[in-house]
Amino acid sequence: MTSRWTTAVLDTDLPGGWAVARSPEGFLFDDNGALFPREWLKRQDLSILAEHGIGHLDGEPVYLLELHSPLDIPGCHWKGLRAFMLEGDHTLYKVLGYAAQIGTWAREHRFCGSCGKRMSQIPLERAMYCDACDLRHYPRISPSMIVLITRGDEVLLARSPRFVTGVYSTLAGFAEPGESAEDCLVREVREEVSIEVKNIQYMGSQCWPFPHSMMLGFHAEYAGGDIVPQEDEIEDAQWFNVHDLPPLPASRSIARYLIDLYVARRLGHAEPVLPG
Ligand SMILES: NC(=O)c1ccc[n+]([C@@H]2O[C@H](COP(=O)([O-])OP(=O)(O)OC[C@H]3O[C@@H](n4cnc5c(N)ncnc54)[C@H](O)[C@@H]3O)[C@@H](O)[C@H]2O)c1
Ligand SMILES: [Mg+2]
Ligand SMILES: [Zn+2]
Repeated sequence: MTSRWTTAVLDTDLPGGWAVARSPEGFLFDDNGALFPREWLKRQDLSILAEHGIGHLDGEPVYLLELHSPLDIPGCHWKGLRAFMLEGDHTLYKVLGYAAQIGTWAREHRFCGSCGKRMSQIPLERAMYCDACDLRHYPRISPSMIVLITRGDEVLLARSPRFVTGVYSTLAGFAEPGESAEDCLVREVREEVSIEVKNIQYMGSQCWPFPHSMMLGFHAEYAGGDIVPQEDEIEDAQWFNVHDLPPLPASRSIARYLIDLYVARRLGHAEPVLPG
């Protein structure tokens, strides 16, 4: 199966194509979705911070207009990426997720982190360049591990104070310098619930553009210790029986996939597909 969406670095001097507009309030959309004819969109009175050619959707070029601020356009509204993830068409979410990461990177890499001078984008490469330092700055990706810990028919789920009321999820955390994904997993599990794990198994990965995580998904078995939730980070953590689960995270998250997969295997049901 060929993908409808492929990323590319396109020349912004060429006319035509589709465009998405992103401001601190999210993406612009109307009844037809979030893709607008680019020439029409550029004729609106937008405060454009930067323009990027980001790829092809069904063979048509797609551009991102990264804006300083949102603008009122009749019939149009602004909506955050998370809402597109929860409700929208999956391909559109992939386009917007990529656009969001490119927009964030471009916004946060206008000046060199080493000497402070203004940088310029390298033509046809996704990199900002500092002439004075001869330094290239590429889009930032933050590796994060996520793990479902199990003990027979039980799964360990926790909730952070940031979660929607009632929802429990798998444990997750950002990798630190010097760590392998497995080191990170063991440290995060110790920090967040104070238990030990064994038989760590890699299950798959997912881009999580909030704002730039690369989720590395694992399954691990309980090896010892009693749950002690980390103060401030973990509001509650419990063992839940696969027959009696609490409200779970969104179905497009790898957290949900890891839980659904284990439950499906345990109960002999059809296995879910890893969401992209
Ligand atoms: N897709 C999914 O299913 C899913 C599920 C759970 C978490 N996540 C994502 O995983 C990531 C990590 O989870 P977490 O929030 O529990 O992390 P965490 O347990 O490491 O704790 C978050 C803390 O890490 C620090 N931090 C923030 N950004 C960082 C970075 N880039 N590198 C290192 N440290 C950083 C901050 O102090 C922040 O408060 C987040 O982006 C979260 O949204 C995704
Ligand atoms: Mg965490
Ligand atoms: Zn520099």
